[in-house]
Amino acid sequence: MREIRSAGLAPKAGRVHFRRMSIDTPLPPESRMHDLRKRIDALDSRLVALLAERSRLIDEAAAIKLQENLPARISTRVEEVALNARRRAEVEGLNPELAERLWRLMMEYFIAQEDAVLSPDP
Ligand SMILES: O=C(O)C(=O)C[C@]1(C(=O)O)C=C[C@H](O)C=C1
Repeated sequence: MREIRSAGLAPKAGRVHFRRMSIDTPLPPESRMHDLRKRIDALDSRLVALLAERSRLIDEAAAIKLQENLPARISTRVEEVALNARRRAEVEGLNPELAERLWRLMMEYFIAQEDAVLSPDP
């Protein structure tokens, strides 16, 4: 969607408000969004580092499962992890639906990562 609505003057303070602008619209240089985006980018980079750490734990899980003859997907555990994510989200003030969906998606990728070790293509 490339919707553009021109900036309008807010009635009260006479400040310019930009609403529903397209994502490729540059921010005004004085926008407080520049600083906020730096904080978002810094946080994203920590999230990626944590996910990379999780991925290394999954490599360890795959090695153990290979030795102990366990499958990549253990459905009861998948449900437990999804429920943990929901509950943590509720405590932390994150939408639990979002947490559950993200965790289920993430686990599908990690199950595939384990499967690549446990059932490699011939
Ligand atoms: O707990 C396991 O069995 C894992 O391998 C970890 C993990 C996960 O990503 O959290 C991955 C695969 C599923 O079987 C369940 C959970």
